[in-house]
Amino acid sequence: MQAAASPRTMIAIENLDFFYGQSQALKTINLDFPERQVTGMIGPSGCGKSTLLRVLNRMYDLYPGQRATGSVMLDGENIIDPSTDANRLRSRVGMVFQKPTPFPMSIADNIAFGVKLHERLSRADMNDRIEDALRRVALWDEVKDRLKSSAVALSGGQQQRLCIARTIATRPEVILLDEPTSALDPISTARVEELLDELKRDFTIAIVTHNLQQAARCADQVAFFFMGELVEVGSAGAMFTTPRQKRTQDYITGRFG
Ligand SMILES: Nc1ncnc2c1ncn2[C@@H]1O[C@H](COP(=O)(O)OP(=O)(O)OP(=O)(O)O)[C@@H](O)[C@H]1O
Repeated sequence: MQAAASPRTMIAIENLDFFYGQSQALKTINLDFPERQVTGMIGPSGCGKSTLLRVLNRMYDLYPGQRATGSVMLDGENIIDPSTDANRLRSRVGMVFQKPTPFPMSIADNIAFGVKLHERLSRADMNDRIEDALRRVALWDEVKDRLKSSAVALSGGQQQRLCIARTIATRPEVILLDEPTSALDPISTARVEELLDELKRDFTIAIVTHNLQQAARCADQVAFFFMGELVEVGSAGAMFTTPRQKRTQDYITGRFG
């Protein structure tokens, strides 16, 4: 029997440093994100997890004084190089935030909004795109009769699934999720976790979570950060049973964090 081929690297980070003004938040990070796998990023508060997500879609660009050095290669292009078009990058690397943030508009328009920024679709094609995105997050049956109603009237869990639908509707290659279930109840959390399993068939996923069980359940590989450094990266199974570093062991056994 042949061994399964290892997945292609979707994003390769090499020697990444990140600064907020004079303060260094990420130190010499080297990390690969395998294509169509879930990478879980864990570590105590302030260790740089969200900062790394903000590098991956160059969101820091919008804030003066914040800068990244090193390389973050996506399909042969260094995305932190100023010559890389940030708008195009953000259509390839979508982001879902901790708090559900639907736009104050209808459910359908929440999805159409981002699509219109990048593509011109006929009305029929746009309707298909909206339906497809809502089906993929298992929200279609719940909202199909009220697509023109305000998205802010949805429950928190539904809002977060809508935000994921909004992100996938623009057909990115990578989806970044920053603690996407921390504001959700256990049932909504379970639905989002199931969804990640579906979505990784088509997308490369990076998720920041404080919930170690969630990382163990959802992630293929887990990266442990501490004080701006990547301490250890490995398969979820190995990381939670046989961590190589003492700091990882201390963190996952609850000795700090
Ligand atoms: N806008 C900012 N200006 C200055 N320093 C910042 C800014 N945002 C974050 N930092 C600092 O960068 C470091 C990393 O923060 P970051 O938010 O990436 O950590 P985190 O691991 O995501 O934390 P948490 O789990 O609490 O969300 C921290 O020391 C933080 O204080």
